[in-house]
Amino acid sequence: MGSELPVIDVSPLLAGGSAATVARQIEAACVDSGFFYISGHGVPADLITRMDAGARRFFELPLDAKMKISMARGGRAWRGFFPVGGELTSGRPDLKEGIYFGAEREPDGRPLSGRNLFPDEVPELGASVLRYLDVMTEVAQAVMRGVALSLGLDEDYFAESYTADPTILFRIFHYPPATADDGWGVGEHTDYGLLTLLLQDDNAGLQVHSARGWIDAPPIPGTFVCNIGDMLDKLTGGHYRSTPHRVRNASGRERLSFPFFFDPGWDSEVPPLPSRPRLDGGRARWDGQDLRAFTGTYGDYLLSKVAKVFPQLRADVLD
Ligand SMILES: O=C(O)CCC(=O)C(=O)O
Ligand SMILES: [Fe+2]
Repeated sequence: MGSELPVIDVSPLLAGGSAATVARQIEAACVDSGFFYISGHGVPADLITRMDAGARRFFELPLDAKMKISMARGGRAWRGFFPVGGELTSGRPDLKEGIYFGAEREPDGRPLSGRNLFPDEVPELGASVLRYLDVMTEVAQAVMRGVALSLGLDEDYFAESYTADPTILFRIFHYPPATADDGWGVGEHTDYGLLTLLLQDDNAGLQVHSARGWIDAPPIPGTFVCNIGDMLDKLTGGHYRSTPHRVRNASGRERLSFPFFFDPGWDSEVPPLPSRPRLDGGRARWDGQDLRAFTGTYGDYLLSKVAKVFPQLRADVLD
């Protein structure tokens, strides 16, 4: 299966080469659908293989073993395992199970900060996830340099502001095989922050609501799917799109995906860029929300979303 979405070689952004062409490609993709693939990212294939194998071992464990690291134990740090049906998207339970991770640090009192929960039964998973977080943070900073250049900003614009102390979330999802009658693996939604870098195994399932209708974003070996989130849409006054997407695993096999979210610092406010007029003419979003009307910090925005996807965690996280 092919994809209509472009593949952009981001190696010049990592190697310090001339990035003018990459920046132009990023702008075109972000104006069009907000989705593209990246190649030339330098993430070691053996790291991905190790993490994928560890994740598969984990999901094969009996439910009671997986529940030993359940999200209830993660509390305010918003970490750990949730079983199939445990997460809601747009108010409906998703057909997936998964583990939530984030940057590994001592709790600092703010919601979502803290240490990860790793399964004792699969000791190698923790090491590969922590390594992956470090490597992907570098890749995300590099792609954000390209995004900055694509907007006519200094290449370090984001690194010196919003992503000097980024909010980093990482998830590993396991989608059982599903039919159209079963509902969605992940319901239609947009991502919340700046950038999502998605690793998929070799099973298709991701669909993107482009201007031309719903299109598939099947896995392409050696690439990540990159999409922009609500905060880049908001920053650019709608010039760049945070585009709705959803998942149905119709492959007949187990599907694993690994979304890495690279978002503004918890306390960052995200007003429109001064150079950007509001371009969307007040266009209504898929969910009726007006992003531009939101004021407050990224942390406030994220918490309002957490309360919707994990209502039972609301009290833990918001108290
Ligand atoms: O699993 C996927 O392919 C996409 C997941 C996703 O959209 C998300 O976690 O925000
Ligand atoms: Fe998403």
